[in-house]
Amino acid sequence: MRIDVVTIFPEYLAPLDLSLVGKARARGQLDVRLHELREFTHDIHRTVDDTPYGGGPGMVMKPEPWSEALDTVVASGPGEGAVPTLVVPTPSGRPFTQELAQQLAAEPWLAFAPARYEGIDRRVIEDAADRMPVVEVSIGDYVLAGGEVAVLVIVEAVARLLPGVLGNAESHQDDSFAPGRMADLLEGPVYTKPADWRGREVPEVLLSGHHGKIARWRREQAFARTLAHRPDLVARWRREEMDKHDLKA
Ligand SMILES: NC(=S)c1ccno1
Repeated sequence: MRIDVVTIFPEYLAPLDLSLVGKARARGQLDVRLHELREFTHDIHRTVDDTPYGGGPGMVMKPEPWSEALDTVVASGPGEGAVPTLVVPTPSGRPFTQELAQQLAAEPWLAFAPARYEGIDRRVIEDAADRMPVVEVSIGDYVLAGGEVAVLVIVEAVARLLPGVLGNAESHQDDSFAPGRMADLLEGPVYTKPADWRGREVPEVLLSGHHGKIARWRREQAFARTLAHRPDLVARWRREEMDKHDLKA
């Protein structure tokens, strides 16, 4: 997978050199390219923002530098009409979920447009959507100073799903929200040695070696945790089960 990020703060993306993503880059599984937005300005002050039409607080990111930057990204691609999926982190985007992470992990090329200030001139997104898929994504119902942190979150969540990035021992199949048997379930508690720590013992079933009982215990724990922390997911699952069996509420 190739990942391009256009940003006024490339240093914010330094963590992409570390840990799981850093190792994937070193192994050639990820090709991450950063582009400094100010390189696409042409005034002495390297201006990337201006006051909003219609008034209001803050500044809006100008369309020209963004369009030049995105044009450069696309032009540097493999050609033959290949374009990236443009991911725009924004509080007004669709929720970023494990399912969306799986969808993005299936793409060969992602480009990220993290905004600063009050956001990017809307025409940049509209112009991009004429040439490539655009996904506006929110990592949560809160506002950050800029989208770079969201890029780190999304890239890590996507990168760990790429084949070969996680070792077998770190399989993502039992992650919270992972498609299949963990869909809509939160992960339950985990334990490691010592079996007795500060008088707190590991649940006996985990020491039993009985895989069937262990799997059932883990699902019960996941369900209990989901019920406690995300009753909305349990309600959705119940509705889907009832619809499946055409049961009336
Ligand atoms: N919640 C998200 S994705 C965001 C981006 C910028 N500020 O908040």
